[in-house]
Amino acid sequence: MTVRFGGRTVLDRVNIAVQPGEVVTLIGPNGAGKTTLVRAVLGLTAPSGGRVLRRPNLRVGYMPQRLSVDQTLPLTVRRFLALWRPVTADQVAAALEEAGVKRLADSAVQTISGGEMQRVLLARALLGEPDLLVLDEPDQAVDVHGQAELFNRIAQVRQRRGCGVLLVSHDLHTVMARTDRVICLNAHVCCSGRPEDVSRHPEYHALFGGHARDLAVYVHHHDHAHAEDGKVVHDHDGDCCHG
Ligand SMILES: Nc1ncnc2c1ncn2[C@@H]1O[C@H](COP(=O)(O)OP(=O)(O)OP(=O)(O)O)[C@@H](O)[C@H]1O
Repeated sequence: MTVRFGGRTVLDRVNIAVQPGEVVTLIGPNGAGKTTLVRAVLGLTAPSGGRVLRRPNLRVGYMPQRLSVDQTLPLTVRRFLALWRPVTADQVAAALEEAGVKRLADSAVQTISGGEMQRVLLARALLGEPDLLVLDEPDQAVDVHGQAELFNRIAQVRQRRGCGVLLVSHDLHTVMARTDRVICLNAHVCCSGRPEDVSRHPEYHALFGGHARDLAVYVHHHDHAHAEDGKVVHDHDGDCCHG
């Protein structure tokens, strides 16, 4: 799939797949096209070239980076979760329990923390009984302990439901530990593979700075670079990382 905005190629012939029961994580620097790819998977952005193939009747649960809530509306978490689809009290309770925040059911959404809101948004995604769970930076508002807990939850959800999980993350350490497959995006797929196949590489460190420390990356020879407009330039002989 290719996505262009104006004359600029933001995604360049990206080809990825997520299988049932598989956790796939997209990593890449700011502006690499991660959210654009997620939006295309969700059907919110139309590809300029190529297409997104979904299994017939695929149910997709989406947990956005954030969701703004009217601060003036008195709204409990329980009522918030019933805004999008008809749900029973038991379904809401079960989804909150699965997301690890059952205790928040009667809290006002305006008063819960950013990390707690992420969990509520996870519960919201689970209420749709997803075959594919798409999580855009689920660890964004969460501290280190919370991140580990959140990724445990995601692993449990995957195991219990057998759904595929596609997530965007900047937390490379957690990603490497909790993901079946990592896809490193920089307009094109420049890195992909199982985390355990990954070994250290300077190009990877250059891409992610200090965060890449202690991460393993394997290397292939990369025959192109990218111009400002995202176009591939074929005279580059630098290495690229696959992981
Ligand atoms: N609707 C749009 N119109 C024009 N340009 C866009 C649009 N959406 C995204 N872009 C541009 O496409 C590029 C990729 O954006 P995207 O949000 O997909 O990156 P990202 O990898 O998710 O970044 P981040 O890590 O900062 O969230 C950016 O340069 C962005 O400005």
